[in-house]
Amino acid sequence: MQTILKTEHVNKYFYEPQKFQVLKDINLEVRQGEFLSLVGKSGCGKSTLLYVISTMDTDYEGTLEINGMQLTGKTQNELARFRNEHIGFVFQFHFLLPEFSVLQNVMIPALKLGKYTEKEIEARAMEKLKLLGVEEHATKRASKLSGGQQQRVAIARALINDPAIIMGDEPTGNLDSYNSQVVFDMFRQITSEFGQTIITVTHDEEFAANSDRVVEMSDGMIIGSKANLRPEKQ
Ligand SMILES: Nc1ncnc2c1ncn2[C@@H]1O[C@H](COP(=O)(O)OP(=O)(O)OP(=O)(O)O)[C@@H](O)[C@H]1O
Repeated sequence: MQTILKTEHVNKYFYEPQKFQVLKDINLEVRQGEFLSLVGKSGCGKSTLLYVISTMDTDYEGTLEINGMQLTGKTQNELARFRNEHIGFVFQFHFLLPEFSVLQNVMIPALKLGKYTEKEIEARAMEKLKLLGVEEHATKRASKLSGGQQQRVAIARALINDPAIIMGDEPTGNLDSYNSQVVFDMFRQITSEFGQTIITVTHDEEFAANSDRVVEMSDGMIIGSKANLRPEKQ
């Protein structure tokens, strides 16, 4: 499988309250279709790394390449457009706009992209909601849904532009075990069936143990990378 994301010698510093190095020589290579969990003790730098590789944080040394495109040094506008098209985000809290309908929430990243007509976007959004099993709630206000349903809507939104990579920051952190399993199963399907890549920061040990690869961080460094054995598909 081809490399979808690569960092070389990424270092990052924070300067408040005093200077310290939060990322230390991060060399990470992720293959297309991989389901990767980023783990490590609280404060070791996982979220900071996720923000760098998602292009949201540009204040680092070293290089970042996604989908063959060198992203270090691009302007904020170029990066915002790149992100919207190539990366989907799922956070611990769904960040849906509560007063907007479920359908509108899912449509937003595609409306911003400006690649499809509104009718096409609506059809795509309904397709994603169906995939997540929440299409019957399409016209409801997002705030009317349960936490688990809202997280599924957030995943539908992350998928709307068919991004190459879905990045998650504790996507099951706020969910019960049933809904965590739903999110996990969806990520598994996204990687196995659609060949998209998942990179997610997680404290959920079961979630990590069932993903394809666990990358462990400690004190700003990658200290381990372990492939999880999975039975071959029948
Ligand atoms: N904006 C900031 N300025 C200064 N220090 C920061 C900033 N953001 C994070 N830190 C510090 O950087 C370190 C790494 O934080 P980060 O959030 O990346 O860790 P993490 O591994 O994701 O932790 P958690 O699992 O608790 O989310 C921590 O010591 C944190 O306090």
